[in-house]
Amino acid sequence: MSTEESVVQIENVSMAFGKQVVLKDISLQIQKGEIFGLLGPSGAGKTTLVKQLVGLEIPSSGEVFLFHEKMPSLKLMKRIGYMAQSDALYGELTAKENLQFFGTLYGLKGNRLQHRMEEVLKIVDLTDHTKKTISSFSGGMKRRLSLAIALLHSPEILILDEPTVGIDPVLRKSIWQAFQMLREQGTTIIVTTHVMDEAEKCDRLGMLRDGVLIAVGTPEQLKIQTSAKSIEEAFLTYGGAHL
Ligand SMILES: Nc1ncnc2c1ncn2[C@@H]1O[C@H](COP(=O)(O)OP(=O)(O)OP(=O)(O)O)[C@@H](O)[C@H]1O
Repeated sequence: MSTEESVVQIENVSMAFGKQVVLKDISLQIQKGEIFGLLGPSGAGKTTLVKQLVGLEIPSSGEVFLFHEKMPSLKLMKRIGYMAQSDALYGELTAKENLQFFGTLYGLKGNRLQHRMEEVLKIVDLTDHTKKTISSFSGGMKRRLSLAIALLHSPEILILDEPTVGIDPVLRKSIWQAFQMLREQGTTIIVTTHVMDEAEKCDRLGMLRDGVLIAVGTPEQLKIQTSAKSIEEAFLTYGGAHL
């Protein structure tokens, strides 16, 4: 694969918390406009890896580059949309006020902010709930609003840590359709997941187990290489634990 189109480069990244090594010598390139899934059981290191992509954690060794710039880089923040595993929303504000607040942080204002708010609310199906305070939202609604905030400033790279946890299958399907549409527009999407049907929808997958990247490829390649019928079976064949 050409490195010209590569927008994420992870080079020999290792990470330890005290004596616990949670990422072991990970190297990976992610191309512009692909949906890249990070798949692995709980504790495999997915969140730690995506936090390094955003610049929230710094590797113990190795380097991470986004758009060929070493992370962490404040100036890249406007080009990145990040949705953390736990929602970072203001509970006493309404959904609309949360969007306005985060939109302003990203430099959006006036008609552009209004237009983007309407677009992202439609994607996550929250248009009718903008006046409610977050403290009255369900877990799934909070996830959806967090996703809307990550999308608000039309970032070139979207980094999503388990974006569809707590979201029902119908809405999950429509959110994945939105991801496909964004990808067609050139957005690169990196998503962590445990969900098999989501893994199948990714252009490529990286399988993580105990901090080791045990396999990388398209869902089809990973299944063919292991003669597996499913991604889960392929994961087990590569030496993964149960997802
Ligand atoms: N700040 C931290 N301090 C100490 N240990 C940490 C810290 N963050 C993560 N870990 C440890 O690193 C390991 C990997 O955690 P991580 O959250 O990256 O896994 P994950 O694959 O995202 O899991 P899950 O799917 O449950 O979110 C775990 O053993 C976790 O306890």
